Amino acid sequence: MGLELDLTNVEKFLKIDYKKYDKKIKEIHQMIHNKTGLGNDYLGWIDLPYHYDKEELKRIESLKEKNKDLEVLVVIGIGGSYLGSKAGLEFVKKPFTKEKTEIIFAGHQLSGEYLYHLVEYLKDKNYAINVISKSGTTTEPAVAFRILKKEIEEKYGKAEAKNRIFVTTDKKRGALFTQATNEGYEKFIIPDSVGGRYSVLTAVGLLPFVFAGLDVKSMLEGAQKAFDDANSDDIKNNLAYQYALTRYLLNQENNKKIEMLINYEPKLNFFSEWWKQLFGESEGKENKGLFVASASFTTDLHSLGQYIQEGQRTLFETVLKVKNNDKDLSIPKDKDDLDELNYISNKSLSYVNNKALLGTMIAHVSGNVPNILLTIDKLDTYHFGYLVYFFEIACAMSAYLLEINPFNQPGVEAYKKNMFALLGKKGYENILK
Ligand SMILES: O=P(O)(O)OC[C@H]1O[C@H](O)[C@H](O)[C@@H](O)[C@@H]1O
Repeated sequence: MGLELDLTNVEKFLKIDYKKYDKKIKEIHQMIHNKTGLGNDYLGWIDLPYHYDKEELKRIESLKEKNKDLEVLVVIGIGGSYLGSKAGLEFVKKPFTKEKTEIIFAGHQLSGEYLYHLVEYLKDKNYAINVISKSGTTTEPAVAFRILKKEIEEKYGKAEAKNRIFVTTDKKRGALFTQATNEGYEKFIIPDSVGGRYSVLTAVGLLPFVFAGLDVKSMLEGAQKAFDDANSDDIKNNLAYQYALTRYLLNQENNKKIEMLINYEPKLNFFSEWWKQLFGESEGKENKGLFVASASFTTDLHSLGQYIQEGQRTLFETVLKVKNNDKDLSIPKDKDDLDELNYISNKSLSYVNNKALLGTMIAHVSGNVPNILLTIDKLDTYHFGYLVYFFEIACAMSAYLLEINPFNQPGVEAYKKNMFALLGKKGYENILK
């Protein structure tokens, strides 16, 4: 129970010679596990599947128990403090069903319209806030927290509001850490050695998951299995490294510039958003790295499909296929058959969706778009945990193949500085001159 990798539709375009890269892969494997490569201070996520903070998870579970009647948990965060938990919830949540505790996200943009309506929505709800920021200084979540803190204090009074604000941040520094300490909010930790986009298996993801009632144990088991599967330094036995090397070679030898992560299940849309941050921030530096994009099929076949088939030949696809659906429907027979669907009557939608996947792959490959095929069994917490770790380790390998630091994101500061200058923040007066 893990993942399958099929490279047949890449090998038509590229010779993948594992032997040639064997030594390099082994070296990087050692670099990752011995924490000796670039950005090595940020390799704490490597051991999280087995060495997550067990005491803290218990504390989260008892906090949930104390707050079991909450109608809403507002999770404030952006980037790595947002996308992982959003992705996990969407991955397993049944569409159109209301959870006992609804998880609503805020602080992931600066829209006043969004926040206004959230404030209105919360007025008659029994709610709490989980504010997440590793640095504690990111503008978007800080703005949202300032507004929602005022609201929650007005609604419940300052003393009770304290019991309803949970803070996930650095262990000993940062504005949010200081505020949480001064106010006496319950604190959860993002370890120093775990960067935002690698933090799903810390309290960053675990708190929202537990409050949403997700099976966190099975998620961690999935991540453990991915850890075990990726523990070999021999690329022939390591699918994560095979995936990493393949995308590296498609870039270096086949001149591909764009990797599109493709799904056929809307539940995977936010997983793609998480994946884009992981690879985009890890690899997009020093004028290197693939541009990562995503699409949801068959929806986007009716919009982007034309480009993929016949536009510039600079992209390849990584298709994430789900083998088994939890629920399904069959197409009914119709006596008039005006829509001419009787030829597939009694067939399940999964059957049709899979034929769409196959037909699309054949078409795109014939249009010179290499396709990597990744298959998982189903959309459950176990496979979410598995995929998170699989892509994290693949991303580290992939970035080290490019000889860049996978764990920093210096370029993200550029827009922030300009925004601060335009807002008139002290110390930024000369930025735009
Ligand atoms: O958790 P925080 O410190 O608030 O950071 C949230 C996010 O914003 C930053 O600007 C970085 O680009 C991301 O890597 C990070 O995940």
